[in-house]
Amino acid sequence: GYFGDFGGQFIPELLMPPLIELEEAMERILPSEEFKTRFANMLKENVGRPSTITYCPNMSKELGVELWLKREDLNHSGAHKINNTLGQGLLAKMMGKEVLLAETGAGMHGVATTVAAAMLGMKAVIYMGATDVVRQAPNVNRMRLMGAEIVAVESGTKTLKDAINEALRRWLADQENTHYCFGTAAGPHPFPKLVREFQQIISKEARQQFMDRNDGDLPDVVVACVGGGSNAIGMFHNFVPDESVKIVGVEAAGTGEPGCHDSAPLDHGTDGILHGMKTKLLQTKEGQILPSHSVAPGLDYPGVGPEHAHLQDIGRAEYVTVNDAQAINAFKMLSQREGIIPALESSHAVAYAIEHKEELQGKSVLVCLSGRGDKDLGILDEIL
Ligand SMILES: Cc1ncc(COP(=O)(O)O)c(/C=N/[C@H](C(=O)O)[C@@H](O)C(C)C)c1O
Repeated sequence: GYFGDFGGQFIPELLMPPLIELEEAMERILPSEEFKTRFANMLKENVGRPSTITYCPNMSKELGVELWLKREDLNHSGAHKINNTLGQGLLAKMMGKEVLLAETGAGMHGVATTVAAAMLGMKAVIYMGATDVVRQAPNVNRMRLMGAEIVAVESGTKTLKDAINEALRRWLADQENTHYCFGTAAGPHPFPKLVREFQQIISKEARQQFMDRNDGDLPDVVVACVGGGSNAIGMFHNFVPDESVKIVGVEAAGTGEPGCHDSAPLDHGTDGILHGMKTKLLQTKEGQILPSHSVAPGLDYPGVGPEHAHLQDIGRAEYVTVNDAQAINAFKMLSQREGIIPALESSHAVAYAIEHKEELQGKSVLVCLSGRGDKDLGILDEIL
């Protein structure tokens, strides 16, 4: 369960039984014809896959960069999260579970878990920091409408980190008929591997689609924003063997002021343990987790999936930061130039092509548009 020096299962002994059961079920169920057929059909019929790639003629002309987007925002429920929740939901159903438990910050993972539960005739229980319940009210309303039980978490900083801790406790209490549908490519083994398994469809499709549209050429650069790391690892995985393709992950620098709280553990974090994994973390030298910040709730996380720490360690992927203002600028530019409203999280990846345009002149840049921005329209009065 390691990616180089990172990963593992650093959790209380008590939590091992459900993880062992999950790993056994992965090995038994995922290769089965029944799972593969049902999953492929649901991705096609219920999610609307394959998601297309879109060339951006106006942004490309203005930047001098050939900008392409992988449209995970067009999936049913509005983000890449559904790839993972449908995969884990079907796996859990075939394990005989009845309840899907999830944590959420931006709410997109909570919505995607609720959608999967509804489609599969299961119950959804969503843990959400009390701060995020307010910040992402549209998603809370969607979850309630689709029948989810929402648990507002009042402990700690009342954001994602605390929701994960409370959800893990609940899983421990109800492990018999409950599956913890982890929302990102982090957490204890086997979650980083399981989430990558379901998200790598992003690059499996995008690689072929790009080559079909570019006389067999690969993109020069592939970019994705990094919160816990699931859309990014999905976007990177099938390009890792292609040495000509530069791989870039974009973390959130928050306000960008010196000493401010951000969400960039790969940029300046240190090795540590959080949520059952050894990875890069924003923490004090005593190991206290620092509060994170980003205008994008989905990137507001002080840790990162272990495979990203490994890809950085071996130099296969480069990780840069984009601050709130740069992300909001990209949010506005893509909306105005191409009529596509991106999620604030995905705006960080688009901002990379804008902020690094000098070094990208004439290059093809394929950006994972992880979600749509309907949930973020509340910030309009700040930016328009
Ligand atoms: C549209 C969109 N894009 C990117 C992200 C970052 O999550 P990763 O792809 O797992 O790094 C997110 C993360 N959203 C989670 C959520 O909706 O609950 C997030 O807040 C946590 C699960 C990490 C997102 O909603």
